[in-house]
Order: sequence, then structure tokens, then C-alpha cells
Amino acid sequence: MAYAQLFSCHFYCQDSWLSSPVLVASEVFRQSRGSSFLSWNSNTKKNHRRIFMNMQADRASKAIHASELKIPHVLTVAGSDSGAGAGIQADLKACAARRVYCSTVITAVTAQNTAGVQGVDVVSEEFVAEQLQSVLSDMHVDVVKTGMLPSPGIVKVLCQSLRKFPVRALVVDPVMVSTSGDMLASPSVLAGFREELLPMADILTPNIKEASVLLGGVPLQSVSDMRSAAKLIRDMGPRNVLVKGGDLPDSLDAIDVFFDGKSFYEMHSSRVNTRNTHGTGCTLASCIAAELAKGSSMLQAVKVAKRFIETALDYSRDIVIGNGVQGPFDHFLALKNISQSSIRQDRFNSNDLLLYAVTDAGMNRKWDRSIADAVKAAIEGGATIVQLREKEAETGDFLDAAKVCLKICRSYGVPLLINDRIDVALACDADGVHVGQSDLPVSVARTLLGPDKIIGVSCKTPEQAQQAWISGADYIGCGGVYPTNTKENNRTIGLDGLKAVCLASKLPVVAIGGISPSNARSVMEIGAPNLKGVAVVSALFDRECVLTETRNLHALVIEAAAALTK
Ligand SMILES: Nc1ncnc2c1ncn2[C@@H]1O[C@H](COP(=O)(O)OP(=O)(O)O)[C@@H](O)[C@H]1O
Ligand SMILES: Cc1ncc(COP(=O)(O)O)c(N)n1
Ligand SMILES: [Mg+2]
Repeated sequence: MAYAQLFSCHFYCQDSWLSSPVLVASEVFRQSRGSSFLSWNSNTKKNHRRIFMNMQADRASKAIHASELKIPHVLTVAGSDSGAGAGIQADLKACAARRVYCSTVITAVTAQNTAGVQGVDVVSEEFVAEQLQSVLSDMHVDVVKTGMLPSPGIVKVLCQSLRKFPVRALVVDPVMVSTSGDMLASPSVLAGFREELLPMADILTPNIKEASVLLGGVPLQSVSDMRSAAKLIRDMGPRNVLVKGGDLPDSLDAIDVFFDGKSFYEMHSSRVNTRNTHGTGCTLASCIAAELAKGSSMLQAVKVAKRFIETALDYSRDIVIGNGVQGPFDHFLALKNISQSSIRQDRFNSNDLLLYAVTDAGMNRKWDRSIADAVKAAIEGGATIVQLREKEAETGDFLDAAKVCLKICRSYGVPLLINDRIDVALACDADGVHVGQSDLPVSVARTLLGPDKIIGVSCKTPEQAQQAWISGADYIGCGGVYPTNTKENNRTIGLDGLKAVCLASKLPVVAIGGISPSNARSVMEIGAPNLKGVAVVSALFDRECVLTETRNLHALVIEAAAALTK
């Protein structure tokens, strides 16, 4: 089980020799040479040889394919935390965030929240053994990570299972007392730890309290104490030791000490000022396990895990879950903005296309107004969706403008889309993007942005409209309906072109190009039910008063839309 053996044993563990593409190729080569030697002058034998080689090649290609499809797999053996900050729930989230599959053997069920642990129900050792057997006899597990092991019997059955089903690495987080001070393991597990589990571990990750307990109660108060502890604990058998300093008093940085038997490494990260540190220990150990499962070296795995914790804590520093002293954090870096963006009930409501304001930096400069003032005035005048279009801006300036506009749009519950720049949309968490036919394809935008963001695409033809639907767009911007000077060399398709696109489209459509109060009614009246509104640049922004212009156009399109539904 020594971690140093990991790479040498990698090719023949559990999956038979076929799991290695290298071995498969060389084996096919060896066997085919052997068979050619036996049958060089016989036609029948030549045919047999060909069939045999084809079979081997087929087998080899299937094996290569299977090994490509193999997903790194961590099994966590730990307790459930009903508040989902620590334990099994943290392990699942950490592995998912690190893109590793995680199976679970539950050793205890805790009634737990941000105030502490209210109750513990220990699972019987027989049933822990049954879970271990179910997972390990069926699935290929790369790395086992342990957390709460509440009874000596559970430690024993775990060690038995690990001997029966050896894995590439074992990460032991010796959970004993929760940060809230509640006991999570009986002191009698210590003997089992020392005698059986620790000598099997590739890494042990005690916090300073746990390191102190393992050493019979000596207090740890400094980084130098952590170093001494790491050395003494390594003598108990684990190949590597990481003494975690999250709770080290008076330290500005969050410092962990790693010892591999030869060298010490001090892992520093900034100490994030937050109450949301519940589950950091479980997450750190799971991340280490996940990186090992992907094939990282131990030191690299620890570094990646430490950086992951720092990033997640920093992102989550202000989120509020629960009323207690220690909250959970967000492994997916996704929760912080939810309360704001949930102003919009649905991801995309096609009625939002009714009056679609597209900004233009040049026009704002000409009329000496800021982008913030322009967007605010358009929304107050009735714009139902805003697209930020900054063709000339530097990336940093574009992002700054997007952040300002997003704040305004969110405060009114109006979606903000970014023209073309998916990176900018991602960086500011805008509601979506609008792309042209020569920008990144819609399918790529969808992959990058995920299912929850709005994607619009410009289309001039029925074929493009069909493709937009297939690729996962939410709406189509169709034009130029009339000649316009906001876009060079833009072919005008007229009302007939607009109608053809609407008829061919399964998606809602917004018309664009030279639309103003003088022609908006004719556009809305083409008689296509999926034409949901008009998109406008100059008629709103190349005017002295954006508010007035938007109000007028809004009144007009509302009237036209109402007339159509009669
Ligand atoms: N406030 C913090 N800022 C940055 N890192 C932290 C913070 N608190 C804990 N950590 C890190 O989280 C990991 C878990 O540490 P610790 O809290 O000591 O363990 P446990 O959760 O097992 O008590 C360590 O890498 C530690 O340095
Ligand atoms: C089920 C379970 N496992 C582990 C911990 C330790 O986590 P922490 O040290 O962050 O309280 C916990 N509180 N609950
Ligand atoms: Mg902690």
C-alpha cells in the first residue's frame, strides 16, 4: 500500500492486465509475433493468424477505450452530517468539485447543524462491513478516505476490508472531536488506530487537537510544535503526515505542516476571515484523495487541496447558512449570487424580448453620458432586457462596465446579456450572452455557460434559425430588418426575411436593425406568433434623452403586442 508503490502496481491492480494500454499494445505485438513464427508458410494458418490478430486488436482497442473511460474513484468511509457541512456530505461535494466519483460507506448518522452536534447514532460494525463489501466487491476504487470512525469494531472491519480489497492509497483523517467540541469517536478507537489503521495509511491528516490526542495530550502551540508532532506521528506508521493548523492560535496565515519522512514542507495560505469553516478538514482530506485518484504525487495532491480550501473559503466568506457559530462553505463557488439572480424567477422568459436595449459606447460618448446612466434610463423607460455591446473596449474596462450594469439590471430584475464575450459574462456572472454567426458557436457557449444562462444568436436565414435551436440557443436576434449604420456591411433582410426566419424557428425571435418608433408597429404586425419584440440601439441611445425615447417606444410596442393578442 506504500504510496511509492502506487505507480508500479498501477497496471495490474484489480482490472487485470488489460487495464494498461501500454501492456495491451506490447502483448498484442508479442503474441502476433509468436503466431507469425508458427504459421509463416500456411495459407490456412495465415487466415487464422489474421483472424487472431483482428480479435487481439479489437480486444486491445476495447481495453484502451475502457481505460480511457475509467473514472477516478474515491470511497469515503465517514459519518453523515445532517447540516451537510462536514462528513460524508462534504466528501461528496469535494470529490464532485474535483471531478472524481465518490462512493460512500456511512459509519454514523449525526444530528448536526451550525451550532454543534445534537446526536450521534453509530452504525453497527456488521452493517459497515456490509457496505464496504458491496462497494469494494463491485466497483474499482482508487483511493479510500476515512473520516469519522466512531467505534473500535468499525476500525477493525475497515482494516479487514482493506486487506481483502487493496486500493492504491489510503487517506486517514483521524476525526475525533468536531470543531464545536463534540466527541465524534470513542477514545477506545485510539488503540485500533495505532495498531492497525495508521500503519496502512499513505497520509494521516490530524488537526492540532487530534495530533495532541495521538501524542497522549501534549499541547501544540506553534509551527515548531507542529513539526515535532508530525515527526512523532509518522513514527506510528503513516507514510506521510499533514498536521493542519486551521486552529493554531495567533497565526496570521493558515499553516499546515507536511512531513514525508525526509523533508518538512510548510504549506501557507492566507487565513480567510470567515465563520464558514465547518468541514474544512473533511474537504481537505477528500481533495487529497481525489487528486491521488487522478494520479498526482502526494505533495502535489496536498498543495492542490490546500489551494482549493483557500479559494472556497474566500469565495464563501460572507454566505449565511444557519444561525450557529460555524457555517458550511460552498464547494462549487456558485451560491453567493443566487439570492440576487433569483429575482428572475425563470431562467428565460421570452416576453423579456419585448423591448430589447442594445448599448453603444460611441453613442454614449457622443451624448456625454456614462454606461450606467444610459442603462438606468433605458430600464426606467421600459426596456425589458439589456445587452451590453462594447466592440472596442479593453477586456478589463468591458468587465468593469458589465459589473456596474449588472448591479443596475439586478436591482430592477431585468436580465443583462453580454455581446459576444463569454469570458466577460462568466467573470461577472451576467444572465447570458448574445453571439453572432462568426463568434464562438452556440454549442460551445452552452458548454461554457451551462444550462442556466441565456444564449441568443443572430440569424439571417431559416437554416441558421434551425441550427440555433439544435445548438441550444434560447432566442434568435433576426436582422437587419432595415438598413442601419451601427453595423458595417450588414445585409438587410427586410420584413420578408424576418418572416421567413420566424416561420422556420422553434425559438422566440426579436427583430433588430434600423428599428425606431416610425417602423416598430409594422415589424410587430408581420403576424408571426414567435416574434416577441424589437431590439434597438440608435433609436434609444443616439438621442438626447434615453428615458423619453424608451418610454415612447415602449408604449408603442406594448400597444402593438396587445393588438396582436386580441
Ligand atoms: N480560516 C481559514 N483560512 C484559510 N484556511 C483555513 C482556515 N481554517 C482552516 N483552514 C485550512 O483548512 C484545512 C483544515 O484545517 P483545520 O481546520 O485545522 O482542520 P479540521 O477541520 O480537521 O479541524 C487546513 O488546510 C487549514 O489550514
Ligand atoms: C460527521 C462528521 N464528520 C466529521 C466532522 C468534523 O468536521 P469539523 O472538524 O469541521 O467539525 C463532523 N463535524 N461531522
Ligand atoms: Mg476545521
